[in-house]
Amino acid sequence: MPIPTIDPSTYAGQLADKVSQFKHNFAAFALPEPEVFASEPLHYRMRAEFRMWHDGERIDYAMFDPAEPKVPVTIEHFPQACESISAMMPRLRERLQGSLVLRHRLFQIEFLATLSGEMLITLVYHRPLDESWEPAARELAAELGVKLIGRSRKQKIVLEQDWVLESLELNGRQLRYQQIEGSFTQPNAGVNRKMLGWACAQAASLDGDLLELYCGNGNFTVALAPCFGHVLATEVSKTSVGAANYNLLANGIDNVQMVRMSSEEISGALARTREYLRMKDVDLDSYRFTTLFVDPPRSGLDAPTVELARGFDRILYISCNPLTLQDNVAALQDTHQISAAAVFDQFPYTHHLECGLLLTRR
Ligand SMILES: C[S@@+](CC[C@H](N)C(=O)[O-])C[C@H]1O[C@@H](n2cnc3c(N)ncnc32)[C@H](O)[C@@H]1O
Repeated sequence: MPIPTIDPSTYAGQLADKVSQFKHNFAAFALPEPEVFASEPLHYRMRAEFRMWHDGERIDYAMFDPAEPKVPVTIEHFPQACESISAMMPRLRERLQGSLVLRHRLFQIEFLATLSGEMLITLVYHRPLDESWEPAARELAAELGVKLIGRSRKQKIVLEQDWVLESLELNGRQLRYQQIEGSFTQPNAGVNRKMLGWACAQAASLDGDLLELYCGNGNFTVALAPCFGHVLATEVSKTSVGAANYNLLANGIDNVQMVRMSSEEISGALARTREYLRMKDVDLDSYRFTTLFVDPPRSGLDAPTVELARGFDRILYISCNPLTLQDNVAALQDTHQISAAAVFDQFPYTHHLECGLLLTRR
């Protein structure tokens, strides 16, 4: 995929093309008219990473076109990045340029920003970080008002903390989310808010208990929990489970049990074919599951998880890959139909499209 170029005048047209492709791909499944949630056409990404290109004394942000992987494309502006990252980029570059200890063998820079105004910057080096790095980095962090991490092979120096706190308004609630460096968070915060709103609107008329798979840091869990009696939420990444537990507490949610489990494991646990120590505090018989919420990686649901899904009256499915979603919907077609659909343009100017379906038992 070449480095995406941004021309906001083409935005509406490129989204219309993606929506029409989506409708075409799902036409065989009696797709209801999808709700379409556009992105901001500029400044929509809360995460960005760049290689640093050294030319003599000079350093520049750079990206590489996979078609020409050895030729750096130096970047002065990156209008995909949110306003705060865009504003920070030249300040940071100039500051690093002026400090040999901070720029020496600097390989990559990663930005993570929030709507709440926090920012975490990770500087990745191709050299061990010695004792001169930390004071210089502390001064930089204080000057720029950011959290800073230094990384090198087998080395991670966290100056303050390795996370930021997001805060966003949803249906009159102010939701708070810990987002940890290096673990999954939705890249387009504006569109993420629209996804949360759509998911809550679908769940408003549902009842019973919810099983959630692939919950990450509890992004949807925190938003959806008040719609259900009880929630069992699962996720495979230990770091994300830690963040999800933090976020349940931070948002005063007390009807969710979190378990670190892969989707493959939870299928076995619910079918009672396997027992897990991690489930020892979970009384599966106490749940009255009616709804399954899934937000899997690009590979979609594996076959055992599709079979698990078949047992639910309602499946609320957020997907970042319409192709694997299509396969999963086809596999469930004999038992479930699409009752509502939405597309969310998380990744403007690329062919990627996030989508949501509510599947209900026939
Ligand atoms: C697309 S992200 C969604 C996370 C979360 N729902 C959100 O909105 O931020 C997919 C999540 O699935 C997790 N994951 C990947 N493979 C998994 C598996 N086999 N079982 C359970 N979780 C998995 C990843 O760690 C990641 O947190």
